[in-house]
Parts: sequence; C-alpha cells; structure tokens
Amino acid sequence: MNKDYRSTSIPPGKILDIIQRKVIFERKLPEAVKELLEHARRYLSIYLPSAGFEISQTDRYSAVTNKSEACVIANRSFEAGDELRYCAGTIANLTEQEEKDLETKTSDFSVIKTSRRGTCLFLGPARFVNHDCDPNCSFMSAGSSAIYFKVQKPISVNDEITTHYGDNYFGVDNQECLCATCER
Ligand SMILES: C[S@@+](CC[C@H](N)C(=O)[O-])C[C@H]1O[C@@H](n2cnc3c(N)ncnc32)[C@H](O)[C@@H]1O
Repeated sequence: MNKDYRSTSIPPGKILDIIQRKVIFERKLPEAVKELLEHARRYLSIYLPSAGFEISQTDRYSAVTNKSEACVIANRSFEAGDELRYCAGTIANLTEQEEKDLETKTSDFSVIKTSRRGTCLFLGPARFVNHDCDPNCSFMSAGSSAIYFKVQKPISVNDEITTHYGDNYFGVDNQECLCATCER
C-alpha cells in the first residue's frame, strides 16, 4: 500500500452519478464542456510564470483539524492595487440535498454561506486562500459567479496570500479564527 496516497473520501460511483445527472442529463453538453474547459484553465493558469503564487501546505490549523491544509503563497512581491487574476475561482449554488451530501467531516470541499446566494460550493485555485482578520487581499467579482483577488497591502515573496471571509465566518466575531493576526 502506498502510505503517501489517500483516495478521495467521495466514492467514485457517486462522482460519476453527479456528472451523469448534472452534466449530461440536466445541462446542454456544449455548455457544460465550455465550463469544464474554463475551470481546467483556471487550475492550469497557476503554473504560468506570471501567476505570482503557488498552492502550498500549512499546519496553522492542524492543532484543531489534525491535518495539514492548503494555502496560497506568493512567489513574487506585489504592491497594493495589483490584481491576482490567476488566483481565480467560481461559486456554484448548492441544493439542500447537495449541501447534506457534502456534510461529512472528511470532506475536502469548500462550502461557503453568503447572504446573497445562500450555500455555495467554492471552486478553483481561489478556494485555497485562507482567512486572516487583517488580510493582504480582498475578493473581487468578475461576473455573476467568478472571483479573483486584489492586493490591499504590500506582499513579499513567501508571504501567505490571505483574504477576509466575513465577520462571523469562524463563530461570532470570528472568535474561533486561527489566523496569524489573531495569534499575535
Ligand atoms: C476556502 S478553504 C481555504 C483552503 C483550506 N485551507 C483547504 O485546505 O482547503 C476554508 C477552510 O480553510 C480553513 N481556514 C482558513 N482560514 C482559517 C482561519 N483563519 N482559521 C481557521 N481555519 C481557517 C478552514 O478549515 C476553512 O473551512
């Protein structure tokens, strides 16, 4: 057994079922293919030399979660006002049943609740950006469901890219937040 490999916690049959139901039966195939290509491009763009960041690992939350998590690290410096166009993502609405299906402790999915859209699935490289109460980036919207980030204060090489998820995302007044700012 390869101890460095862990298979996905969602059974492959279930994923195939979702693709069949959502992509093939309920949607027009060309539209679904276009969206899939856009999404693949978002992930591949991470590797462009001009992207300016990479997906890395952090143990910041492991005392609580018992596992390493993903984070986004700058591999060049940025000034306030710069845009991280390649750290992009999209937001997909979830039905109540889909929300229930994803409510497992081992889930690797990023579910967010917004006042405007309700419960959503956050997809794309942008979903790896962690929250800080004094973040260096803010969310920017690009159309109805796409987002990227704008730099709010200077970022140096090896700094973590962070954003603000909302005032009560980690409990009331973010009292359960584990960010570097709260730690100080
Ligand atoms: C949008 S994801 C960010 C990427 C995430 N680290 C991962 O590996 O998938 C949001 C999740 O990251 C973790 N997280 C991010 N910022 C945090 C913070 N300031 N305090 C505690 N957990 C945080 C929580 O597990 C949260 O549900």
